[in-house]
Amino acid sequence: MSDDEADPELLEMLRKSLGISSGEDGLARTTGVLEDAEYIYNNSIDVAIDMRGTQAAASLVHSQMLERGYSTQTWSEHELHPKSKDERTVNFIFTVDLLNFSFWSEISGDERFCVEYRGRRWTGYWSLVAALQRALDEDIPITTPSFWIDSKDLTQARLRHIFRSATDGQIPLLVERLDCLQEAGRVLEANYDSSILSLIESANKTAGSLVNLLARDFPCFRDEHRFEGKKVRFLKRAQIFVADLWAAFNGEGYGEFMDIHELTMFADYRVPQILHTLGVLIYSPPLENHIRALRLIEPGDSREVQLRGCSIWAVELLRREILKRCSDMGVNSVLIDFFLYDLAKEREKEGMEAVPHHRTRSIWY
Ligand SMILES: Nc1nc2c(c(CN[C@H]3C=C[C@H](O)[C@@H]3O)cn2[C@@H]2O[C@H](COP(=O)(O)O)[C@@H](O)[C@H]2O)c(=O)[nH]1
Repeated sequence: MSDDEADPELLEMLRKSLGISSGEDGLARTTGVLEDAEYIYNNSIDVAIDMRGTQAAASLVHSQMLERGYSTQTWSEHELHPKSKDERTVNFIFTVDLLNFSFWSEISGDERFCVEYRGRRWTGYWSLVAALQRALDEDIPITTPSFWIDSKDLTQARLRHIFRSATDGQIPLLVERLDCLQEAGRVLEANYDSSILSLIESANKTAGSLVNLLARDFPCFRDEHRFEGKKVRFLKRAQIFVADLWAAFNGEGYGEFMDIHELTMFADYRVPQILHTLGVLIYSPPLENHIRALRLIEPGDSREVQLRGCSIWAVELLRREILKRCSDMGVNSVLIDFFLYDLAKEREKEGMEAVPHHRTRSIWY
């Protein structure tokens, strides 16, 4: 038995002693992501957290979120996000977060991949949302799981059409995106009557259980890696799926989760960049030179794991600093993360990127 497969009885005893109860389906209610992030932070040499920078950033983030009235409502206020509080929005969010990865481009400027929709050109995450909305407008059922597994319907050529660019650029990892859709469609058909609602209902309104269930049943959500010989979990797209549901439904109906505070920051490539810009994250000189030279970092490289793990831990420290300033328990890592992503995009739009984001090509984020 490898060291990863601890004795189930020992695990259950540990869970009970730590107050981590499992659901009746044996699913733990906590994900272990935050603990893994702290472990990575305590063993990182290329990435560190500046405590003074974190305190200064906490003041800025807290005042800005208050000033903007940042809340779950903000999610639906984004022009391209769906507004209906029904199954269509659930299916839309699941499809987005199946494919919510790796939009960055080696091609800079106007020639990069972008989607033309509603008279505008959308890049990055918004290119994904725009492409899906455009497909639905064209009566392509791209958010319907049964459509994903019928190879006559969803071919590579059809998906390339759905993600057609207004430039010669192409969406990165198109084949991997098709694989994610087909795999998820098969798992949903086999275990959940092809229904994403059934998937959500089996987590009994527990965010931690839903994240664990996605990681257990869907390999393309299983964002787990090795660091210093230890398995570590980030589960970024599984977590942001639950977070997007919670925000889109304002914590009610399909978005009702009793433990949304269980979710951590979503370890992507945009939020680490703004955390560095705000003086929260510090990179070693070799790593900073590597990132500024726009050089690739391979998936699973220790520096990539440090960037992702330290970002999760940094947002946890930010959250604790903010709570010292206000007892408003409404401020959780999800809203702080969403705010940081939106702030990063504002800075990018204003041409104020102090440091590039790191460049790792993978399906995990
Ligand atoms: N940690 C975190 N990562 C996020 C988001 C979002 C969008 N969330 C929307 C929903 C609510 C918020 O208010 C946002 O409006 C995308 N990403 C990730 O960033 C990368 C895309 O970057 P770029 O190519 O520049 O668009 C890619 O890895 C993608 O997975 C977030 O919120 N948090």
